[in-house]
Amino acid sequence: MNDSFGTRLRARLDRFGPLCVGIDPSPALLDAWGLDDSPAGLERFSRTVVDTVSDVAAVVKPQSAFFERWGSRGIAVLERTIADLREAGTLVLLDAKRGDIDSTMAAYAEAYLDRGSPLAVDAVTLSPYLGFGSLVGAITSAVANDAGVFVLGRTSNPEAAPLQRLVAGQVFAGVAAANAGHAPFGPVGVVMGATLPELEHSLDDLNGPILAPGLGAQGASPADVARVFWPVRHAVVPSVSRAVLADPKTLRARVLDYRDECAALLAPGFATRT
Ligand SMILES: O=C(O)c1cc(=O)[nH]c(=O)n1[C@@H]1O[C@H](COP(=O)(O)O)[C@@H](O)[C@H]1O
Repeated sequence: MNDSFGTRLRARLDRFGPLCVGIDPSPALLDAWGLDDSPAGLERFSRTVVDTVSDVAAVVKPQSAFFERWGSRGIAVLERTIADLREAGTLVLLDAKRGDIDSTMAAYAEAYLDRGSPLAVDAVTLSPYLGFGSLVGAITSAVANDAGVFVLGRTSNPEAAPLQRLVAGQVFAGVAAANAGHAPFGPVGVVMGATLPELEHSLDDLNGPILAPGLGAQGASPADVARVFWPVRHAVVPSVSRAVLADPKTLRARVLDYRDECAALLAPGFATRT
């Protein structure tokens, strides 16, 4: 039997420290790297990130939108990027934020979670705004494929607060129920912005990982994450994209700096390595 997503994630966090690095090949970053805004530029960018960070980051998170911009040629680059990441042995979390009615969700689950799919990843981000129940089939599929999902809880963008405050409690209750009985983590994580000023809900019973994007470019620091997520620090995975991706020459050093700072604050037992 294969290890569950939760077991693999725990092992990567314990070995490499708590950090997720995004692959966000935006037009601005391609330009900053001196690359064309083209599928070839995307590929060069993505391959450089894979080669530079796979052996130091617990999780790598390609942002699907930047590949989708290029239609089938961009998706082909995403496929190869996922294959490269898997070959390098890192955990791949695809940021696609999918959510739909049950029959359509089944197709998304097949695309991203079914082991045989060309876009199969270790985990994918999902949106709960068609109801937590609409995600149940995808969660079942994740478990069957030893994969995971991360459901949006309270995202990092300030304009999300009025809407998400109304439903976040339902999302956390659904996630906790789906994760009950699993160890060390269940298959369902939540996304909580690193920029949040405070945790408005207790996440003590979640039994799942917490992805916290928003370090750097969106204004959050590792110290902010430690302060806000202190009660669940063992489960939090801060995520950073632009702040480390700004320059390929400093990419690895910036990842190591963020990783070691997050580890020192959130997982003091972690021995930093280079
Ligand atoms: O699901 C995500 O990863 C996500 C959730 C969230 O609440 N906020 C957020 O910024 N993200 C993603 O995380 C990345 C953040 O990028 P930086 O702001 O450059 O670090 C982008 O790819 C966002 O789409």
